[in-house]
Amino acid sequence: MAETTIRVAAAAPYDVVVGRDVLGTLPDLVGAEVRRVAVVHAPGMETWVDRLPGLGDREVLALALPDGEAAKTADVAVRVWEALGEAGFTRSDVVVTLGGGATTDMGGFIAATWLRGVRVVHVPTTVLGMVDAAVGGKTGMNTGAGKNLVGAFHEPAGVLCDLALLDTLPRAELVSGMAEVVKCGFIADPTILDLVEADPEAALDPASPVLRELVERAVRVKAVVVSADLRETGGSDGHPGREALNYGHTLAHAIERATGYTVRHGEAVALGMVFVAEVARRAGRLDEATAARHASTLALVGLPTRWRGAPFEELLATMRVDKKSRGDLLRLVVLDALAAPAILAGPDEQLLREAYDALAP
Ligand SMILES: NC(=O)c1ccc[n+]([C@@H]2O[C@H](COP(=O)([O-])OP(=O)(O)OC[C@H]3O[C@@H](n4cnc5c(N)ncnc54)[C@H](O)[C@@H]3O)[C@@H](O)[C@H]2O)c1
Ligand SMILES: O=C(O)C(=O)C[C@@H](O)[C@H](O)[C@H](O)COP(=O)(O)O
Ligand SMILES: [Zn+2]
Repeated sequence: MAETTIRVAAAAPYDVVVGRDVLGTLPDLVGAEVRRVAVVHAPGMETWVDRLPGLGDREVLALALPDGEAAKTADVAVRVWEALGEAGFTRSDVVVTLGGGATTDMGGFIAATWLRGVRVVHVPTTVLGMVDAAVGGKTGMNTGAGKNLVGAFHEPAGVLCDLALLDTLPRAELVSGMAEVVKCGFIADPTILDLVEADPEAALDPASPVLRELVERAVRVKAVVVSADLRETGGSDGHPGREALNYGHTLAHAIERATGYTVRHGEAVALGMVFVAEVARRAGRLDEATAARHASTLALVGLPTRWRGAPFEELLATMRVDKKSRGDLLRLVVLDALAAPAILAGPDEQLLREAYDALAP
């Protein structure tokens, strides 16, 4: 099947290409005249770097990151900056990222900060990276205070989502990525929910046309939302703009921090969506059936929907330093209905506690 191209309307518009074996345009995206390329990649992908098309006649600097969230630290950033310095990496050179969302986040951050910004092309290798992390220009890393608290907006020159790269992805990672896909279903495209519910196994099969359609639909949701609000400055007509993509993330990031990042991002987002749907239901904003659909749909693909791994007070303290907060005002993305995201500012603390209690197994 031919590849699908989805445009993101950034200041310099770029394309997200989805399909099998779609890496052929990598040399064009890097630029024919570019002589030096740093491939920032997830560990164990050295042979994949060698097989990237069109880099053979260039100087390739392969930089392996630690795995998962261990890649997103200040120490790692310093190590990569030093390596670029030693290689004499200049503004006419290009970063290519190859890996999951942790790699595209950190590789993107390196590209955003080295020499105040060099060109970057993302080649995501997880579902989550393809539908979310590699698209939209958010880059960053974690600090002791929390998740993604340091970062920069830095749009890629292009994103190549080669579904063939998912053939080796462990099932738990396919499942985790499905959380961000389902998120797009709830905030914007309910057909995604229908597809997942109709055939959850196909949704997790990289060779299936269902997974391909889900990836394309989720990328379209993300492309439309970020194109309208690139820097998360706000939406219009009551739509929260880019903050809508943070649905479920306020509690998710607190869970990730509280567990030392042993809960996968997608798993935490699943729990965060179940929690915030219950918040909206208790606040009288979301109907019972749509709220209940969160846990039922997420469970169909094997995502967690019950959790009690940390005290509420600890999670609340972390939620308060979420990027959506304004001063002392905690702000959550909620749904008023399917595909109708909104902001709930200053939620009642007791209501949050009760919704968290309802998350317990
Ligand atoms: N910038 C954004 O807009 C944005 C959006 C969503 C998530 N994120 C970030 O993305 C990160 C999560 O990304 P993730 O779920 O891809 O996790 P990840 O990058 O940690 O990858 C998950 C695991 O899969 C392995 N892996 C990756 N590709 C593989 C492949 N093709 N075959 C076999 N193994 C493979 C990795 O080595 C890792 O162990 C989080 O840090 C999250 O905050 C960022
Ligand atoms: O792109 C966005 O905007 C998102 O919120 C997408 C999220 O899925 C993603 O996890 C993002 O990194 C969270 O952003 P943050 O600003 O809360 O760190
Ligand atoms: Zn996310």
